[in-house]
Amino acid sequence: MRVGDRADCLALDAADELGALREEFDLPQRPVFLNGNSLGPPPRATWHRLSKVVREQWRADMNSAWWKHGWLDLPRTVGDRVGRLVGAAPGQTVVGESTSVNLFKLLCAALELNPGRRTVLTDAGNFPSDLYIADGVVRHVRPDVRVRRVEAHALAGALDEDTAVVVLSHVDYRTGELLPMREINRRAHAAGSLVLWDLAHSAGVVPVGLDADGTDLAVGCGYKYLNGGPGAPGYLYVAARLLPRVEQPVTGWLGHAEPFAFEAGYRPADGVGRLLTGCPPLLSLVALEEGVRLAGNVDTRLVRAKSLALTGLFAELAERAGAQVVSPRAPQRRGGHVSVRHPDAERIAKGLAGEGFMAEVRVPDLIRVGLSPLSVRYVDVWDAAAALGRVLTA
Ligand SMILES: Cc1ncc(COP(=O)(O)O)c(C=O)c1O
Ligand SMILES: Nc1c(O)cccc1C(=O)C[C@H](N)C(=O)O
Repeated sequence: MRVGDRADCLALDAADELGALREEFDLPQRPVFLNGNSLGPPPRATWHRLSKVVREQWRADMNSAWWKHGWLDLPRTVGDRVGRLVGAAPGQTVVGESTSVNLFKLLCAALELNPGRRTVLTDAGNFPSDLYIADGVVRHVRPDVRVRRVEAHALAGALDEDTAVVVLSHVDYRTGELLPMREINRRAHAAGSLVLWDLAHSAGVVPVGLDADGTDLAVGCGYKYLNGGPGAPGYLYVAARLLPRVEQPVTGWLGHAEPFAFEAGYRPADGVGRLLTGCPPLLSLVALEEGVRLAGNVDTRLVRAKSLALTGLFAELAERAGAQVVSPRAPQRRGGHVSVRHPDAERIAKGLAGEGFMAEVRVPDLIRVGLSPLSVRYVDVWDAAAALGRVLTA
């Protein structure tokens, strides 16, 4: 449907098969939050679940709640729930640390899985924490290894016989560009390299098929499109074919084969549990389970279709309003957010906030607009683009 006016957006909202999901979130009428790709909104179920866990489990059973209420299993059971969202069969995904720490673990693991190769290849424009983690692994763990940062378009040509692992974000945190996972996996494997994906901006909004695409390793955030709440633990994925050989450097007791045997020596747990370390942030893990439960109840094809409709509409309306859209217009190359470039991005974002639309600035000159399909309406997009037009001409 071509959108000609605000009434058309209201009609799209009225016909939106996902429209009712907005009520699953505790959202204010204003401001409209267009930064769900930093922190997703709170599902109403989360408050009730947390209240129940605190009162009926923690207060009632204290430490025995780890066993009595299955807390010890949650890193794996919530991991498998996340796995269903990213095309991972059970037993390959666990939840536990931040994305950055999970990236550290899996990058060290990847280097050990691909011995004799000494290069970590990554996008120079990758999320900075991913670049810092890679540099930290070299500086503190593997001084024999080097990190090679290349521009995204030069990555394929940079693959060589010394590439141990390629580290990439599936969706670019600045532009929203979506990379072809299956093709990149294929090319890297042909060169003898592993690939470690960062799904922070794709899981929950873009179709992800880790098993089907032949993915080796992946990490991702729980607090963006999975709506796990601030500080929600991240998740990591290790392909089943790699699990028997995978080892990670943060060998804590909950990754031990028998954590409560309190043995003097470490013995890794069988399977993906060996990627765990210590006690998970239990209350955040419970909150994440509610966010992932909600996301798991929605047809991912409908989520992707609405996401493309919202981002495509905003890009079109923003351009009509005179903005320079930097995100890919081709649907197959676009994730869940749209960025516009402006030399005075801070002023523009402040102006939008003053009109009740919370976007984000990513230096030096991007205003980033995250359009979460479960909570953002078409009319919000129309109103946000209209506000952008007013701010641009103010
Ligand atoms: C692409 C990407 N990777 C990693 C991170 C860092 O995640 P965490 O703060 O959980 O380490 C973020 C956002 O915070 C991100 O956008
Ligand atoms: N994790 C964040 C936080 O704790 C505070 C502010 C922003 C964030 C983010 O997630 C930033 C986000 N990863 C980005 O793509 O810029």
